[in-house]
Amino acid sequence: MRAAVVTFPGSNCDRDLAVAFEAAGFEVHRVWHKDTALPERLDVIGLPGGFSFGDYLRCGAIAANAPICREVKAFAEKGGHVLGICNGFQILLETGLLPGALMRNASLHFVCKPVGLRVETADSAYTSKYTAGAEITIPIAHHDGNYQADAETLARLDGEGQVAFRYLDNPNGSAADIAGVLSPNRRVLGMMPHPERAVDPLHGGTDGAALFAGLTEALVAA
Ligand SMILES: NC(=O)CC[C@H](N)C(=O)O
Repeated sequence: MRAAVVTFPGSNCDRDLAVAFEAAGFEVHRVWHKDTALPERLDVIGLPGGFSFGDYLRCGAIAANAPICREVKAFAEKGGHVLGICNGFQILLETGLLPGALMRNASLHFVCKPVGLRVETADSAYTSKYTAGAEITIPIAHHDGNYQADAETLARLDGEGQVAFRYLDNPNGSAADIAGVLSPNRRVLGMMPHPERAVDPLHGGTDGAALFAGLTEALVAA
């Protein structure tokens, strides 16, 4: 299994994401934002958390226009798996691969703490090792995690089972408590919480490990 992890200027979770992929059995290839080609035969691309380009303009807006993102978009449009975490989720929204926007937290404060999530669907490579309805704890760390979309989009996400995770106790004002969303083909996942920060007992919790394990299992079976 081959994973790429993209680094932008200001990424700070790229190594953590690479370590989580490796722990789940992936061979990880690090990719720089200026690269114009992806490694061959990739199974998944990870867009990590952080503060790409200092969060200028809007979080993720400059990164989404980096040369490598043309390739990430093409990979996703051909049916590839792409996982965007926190700033990576913000970048996915800015590329248009996922719908909606992430606005400033309702509190206007940076929020950094473990939060409770409900797994809303087990129907994706990322969530297949969880049971729908399971409650898990994963850390968040962001100032722009307030997910918003128009009513029609929210109804569609709900109706199509594209909401992957919901907050149990909404920390940022997100519409419908949404913490993570899937693309229509269920292969692109964007989420604000950081599963890569919950894969080792030393992290204080391991509830994120099943996400990476599920992905490995699904990709091996594919
Ligand atoms: N941890 C992160 O990826 C932070 C995301 C983003 N820059 C924010 O603060 O909202």
